Amino acid sequence: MAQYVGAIDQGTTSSRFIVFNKAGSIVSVGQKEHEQIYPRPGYVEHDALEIWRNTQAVIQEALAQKGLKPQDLAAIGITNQRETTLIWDRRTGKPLHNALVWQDTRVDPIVEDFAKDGGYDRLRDKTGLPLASYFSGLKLRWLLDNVPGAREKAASGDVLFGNIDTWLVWNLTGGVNGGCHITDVTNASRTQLMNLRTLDWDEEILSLFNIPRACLPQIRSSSEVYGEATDNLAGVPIAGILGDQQAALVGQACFKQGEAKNTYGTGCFMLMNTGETPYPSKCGLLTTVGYRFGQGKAVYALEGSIAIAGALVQWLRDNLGMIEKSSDIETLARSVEDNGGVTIVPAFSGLYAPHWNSHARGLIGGLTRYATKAHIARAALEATAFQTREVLDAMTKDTGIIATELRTDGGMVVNELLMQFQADILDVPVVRPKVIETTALGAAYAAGLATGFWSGTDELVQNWAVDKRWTPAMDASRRERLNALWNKAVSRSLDWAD
Ligand SMILES: Nc1ncnc2c1ncn2[C@@H]1O[C@H](COP(=O)(O)OP(=O)(O)O)[C@@H](O)[C@H]1O
Ligand SMILES: O=P(O)(O)OC[C@H](O)CO
Repeated sequence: MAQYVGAIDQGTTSSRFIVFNKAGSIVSVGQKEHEQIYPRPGYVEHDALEIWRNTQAVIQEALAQKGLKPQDLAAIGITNQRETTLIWDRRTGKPLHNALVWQDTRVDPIVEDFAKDGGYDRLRDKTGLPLASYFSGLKLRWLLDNVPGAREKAASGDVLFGNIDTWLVWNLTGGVNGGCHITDVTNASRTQLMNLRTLDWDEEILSLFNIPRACLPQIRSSSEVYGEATDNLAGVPIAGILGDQQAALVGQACFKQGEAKNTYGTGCFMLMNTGETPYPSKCGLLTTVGYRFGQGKAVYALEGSIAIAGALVQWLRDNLGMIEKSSDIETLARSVEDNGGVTIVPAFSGLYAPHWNSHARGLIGGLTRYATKAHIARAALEATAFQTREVLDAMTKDTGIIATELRTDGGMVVNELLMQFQADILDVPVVRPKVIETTALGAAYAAGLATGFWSGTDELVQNWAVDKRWTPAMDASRRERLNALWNKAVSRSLDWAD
């Protein structure tokens, strides 16, 4: 009998394939970064064919590491950067344009146009989302309007739309030879085209945005057997799909109402399980689908999305050449006692939750002749912690639930300076689990639940274990002083661009 479950984790910066055992521990990992393409200010693109090639390569790498064969895998799950938007030709399998990455702001003018009639929240009740360049619907409209011939072919079903999950499943299940054109409810809930209550594409929104239904994938649950993989996973059931932030919610075993996690990757995303009805936000959070297992009811979540977290560390590395590797930031930041008065607001794609200000732009404030690159490194890490505090404050206001601890995961949580500062600035303990690859784990759980590899969520809760806990150690007056400075810097960054 197969002893493992595999998960493809296709993130903003890299693709991974991780093999897990029944205890939810990692058996082997393949990982490969892909190119970030920035053709103009505000534009962020990925080459979807490179992503597919990397996905095949990392599957091979992880299997080879332990001499595994496809038959050793009971199922595979897929989790992905959400919202990133792609169209391709059903007959050739070729993308018609680079994928528009979730951070891409080129549709801002279209957002403004739609907001003129009814405001930014006109689709909130149906979709849980404000009008913003972040989501897929208007990105898809841009592609259909700007790629010659795309709209006509989309209307006849010859051009297909997908987020990265859909693209990977289509390729994995045969591509031009009859690949499945599907997505799951969590990814669909990020398009701004799905109605949160019917869990189907919303005809009114499709007609408002002028999107032909024929190019959209079928919406399925997050945990069921969708088909069998071909290629280097031939015969393995594909049985789980979750957007990466929802996958982390599942990987952190947040199955009870009120349980929450915060994932620190390229961006930073806090999700709280809010149960079986959509929970509206008055404080700038998103209402989204958390997961839906098989024919069970959908479970919803409140989400605080932060566009730039680890991406700021990458920017210091790649654009300023301040560090060689992302992990060097901790040593540099630790070489000084504090931020030396420097504050960074990384509003590179505007500011998401709770501000939703697309005209905000990044700034570095508080500079004096005293400031060094070490102070900037420290301020860069602190920016993630301050943004998380804004989101947690919004969660508390919206739900009345006061957090007793924050479960963390993602690539940045190896940074212990950040973890301590996070606990200090929240005045809430921060907990890191043994497995921080919770995104991949969540997708593996979804696939393993569908195929009976795991018996149910109780078994998954048993798998969760603490690695380390940080308790708040900052005095209240210092915390409030630092927060006031952060709020001042944010107010200066808002409405910067025309
Ligand atoms: N030691 C570190 N300290 C701070 N940030 C880090 C560290 N190691 C990695 N990162 C950041 O974490 C991010 C990668 O995390 P990951 O969860 O793999 O992201 P994603 O899924 O968005 O591709 C990168 O933006 C990188 O700069
Ligand atoms: O790939 P990540 O981890 O940066 O996550 C991206 C999010 O899904 C965007 O909504």
